[in-house]
Amino acid sequence: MTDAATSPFDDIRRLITTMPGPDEAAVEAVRLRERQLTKPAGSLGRLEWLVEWLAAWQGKAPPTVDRPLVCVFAGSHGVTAKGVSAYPSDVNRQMLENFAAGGAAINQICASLGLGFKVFDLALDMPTNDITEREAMDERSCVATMAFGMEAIAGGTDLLAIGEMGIGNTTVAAAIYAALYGGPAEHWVGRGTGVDDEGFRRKVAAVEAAIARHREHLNDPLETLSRLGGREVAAMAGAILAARLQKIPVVLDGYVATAAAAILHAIHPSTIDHCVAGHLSAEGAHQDVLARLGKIPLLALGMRLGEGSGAALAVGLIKSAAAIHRDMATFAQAGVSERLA
Ligand SMILES: Cc1cc2ncn([C@H]3O[C@H](COP(=O)(O)O)[C@@H](O)[C@H]3O)c2cc1C
Ligand SMILES: O=C(O)c1cccnc1
Repeated sequence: MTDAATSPFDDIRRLITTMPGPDEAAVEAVRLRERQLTKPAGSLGRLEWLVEWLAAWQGKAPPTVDRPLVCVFAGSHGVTAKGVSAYPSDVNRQMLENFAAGGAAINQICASLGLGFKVFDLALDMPTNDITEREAMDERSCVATMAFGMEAIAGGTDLLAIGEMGIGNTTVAAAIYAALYGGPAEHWVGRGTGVDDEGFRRKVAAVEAAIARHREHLNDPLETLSRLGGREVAAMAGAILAARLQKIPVVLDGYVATAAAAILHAIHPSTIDHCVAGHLSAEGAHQDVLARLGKIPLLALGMRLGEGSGAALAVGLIKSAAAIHRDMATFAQAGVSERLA
């Protein structure tokens, strides 16, 4: 047990109390311009809402998507010893090399949409402990990993997409959701990289064992994070918080990235108001999670890749929404007749 008065998580909790709210004046300025653009009012549907959201959290009008950045955090997981993935953990390191060589799906998405791309190795050669037996990491290393995630966006960006690489991490995400929301493990477990029925049963058993093992310590969301992991989830949570403080809106990727947001949401729902859900993962329980977070995904393409791929594709959409808003002509500029009444 950690003494609540001296918990390593205190700095994180303090930080959360200092987070800025939305910039209402920027939202008003966006609405004013929106009404003057050469299109029927409201005709761009959720794209119009997206521009308001960007302005609210960037604190400026018109908002920009000039330096979008995709950050992928990579971690390795002791729970893979329980046979929870269709692929070996070696894939983590190999995929980092593939990212560096430009051979992964996310490389091509970023190249085709003009997005910056950074990958962060979170001690890949040092897996977290098997969560069915021990805590994934201790609280100090959890906080240090969150701090690393905060630093990751120091280079600057105006729209951040977060994603991950970590064989076994759909099991970790399922365990986090089971801890936060309760209910049977089967509800939260999906096929991940494509496990067969036996693999699915091993995932369910691993989530059940992890919840049973840590049951006494799952009331506090940050303790849940350190108990269940993984490092990439902790780093993504840090990146989400740092983005808020630096007025950078965030696009969440799929089932695993959303677990980082769910931890923060459980501390206080407003913590993730600057985040949108990039897409709906094919991992079945993602829909339930997003509903609990009050997020409507921008895309639903049946994707279940990770690597920030769904978030990155959604950034393309948001980039278009910002360009439309900033660069369209007004009725007055184009000499187009306005609405009759
Ligand atoms: C080649 C390859 C590339 C990937 N890129 C992302 N993932 C995705 O799959 C993993 C999670 O699924 P599970 O829990 O079933 O292991 C994570 O690494 C995730 O990012 C990949 C997986 C593989 C095999
Ligand atoms: O939605 C995700 O994040 C996901 C799904 C399957 C495998 N890896 C990641």
